[in-house]
Amino acid sequence: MMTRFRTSCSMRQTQNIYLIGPMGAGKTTIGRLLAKALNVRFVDSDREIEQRTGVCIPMIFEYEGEEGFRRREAEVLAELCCEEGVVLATGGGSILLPRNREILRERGFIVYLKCSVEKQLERTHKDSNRPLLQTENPRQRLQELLRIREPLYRALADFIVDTGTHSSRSAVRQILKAYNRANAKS
Ligand SMILES: Nc1ncnc2c1ncn2[C@@H]1O[C@H](COP(=O)(O)OP(=O)(O)OP(=O)(O)O)[C@@H](O)[C@H]1O
Ligand SMILES: O=C(O)C1=C[C@@H](O)[C@@H](O)[C@H](O)C1
Ligand SMILES: [Mg+2]
Repeated sequence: MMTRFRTSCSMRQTQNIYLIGPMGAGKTTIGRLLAKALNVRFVDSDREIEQRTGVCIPMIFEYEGEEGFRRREAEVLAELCCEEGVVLATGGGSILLPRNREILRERGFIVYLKCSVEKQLERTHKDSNRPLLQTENPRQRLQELLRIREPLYRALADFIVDTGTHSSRSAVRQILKAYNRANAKS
């Protein structure tokens, strides 16, 4: 059965959970656990883009630039947000385009997975699959990205969890509580 709750401007589906947040915050890791706990499908927009194109994200950045990647990301997000009853891990920069923010806001319960730059560095330094971090100073890059994106993540979020201070399992428990509270109010 579809569960909804009314907001000041529109009807929202709370069946979907959308995870937003920066690289290494744990969207993929926590998303998988959440989907398992809820017995629903888990989708990851980064993986979906890779499957559809048949190439990895760094290669898309190399051939089409960040602009090309954002275009693909917007297309995939629009499609994935038509699905009902999913946990979706979004890409770290997916909240940059106003249209993406609108779609996310309309169609799901949004959780911002927050994390310090130190933790992000710890969790991402061995992985070369994040093109924006292939720079001489990844710390500075992460700080710059967070400065621009943090207000967007916050403004969009129905719920915020710090994954630097909570284990992934504890984060899942908190998200489930908040999600159930939101659904109970509807
Ligand atoms: N409390 C925690 N919550 C989530 N992940 C954690 C936690 N502690 C350590 N990790 C580890 O941090 C990494 C998080 O990376 P993950 O790929 O899930 O992040 P992401 O938000 O999906 O990043 P990206 O935007 O680059 O896809 C994983 O290796 C995970 O095991
Ligand atoms: O923060 C970002 O802009 C990105 C995060 C990843 O999830 C990927 O979507 C890609 O590497 C870009
Ligand atoms: Mg991920």
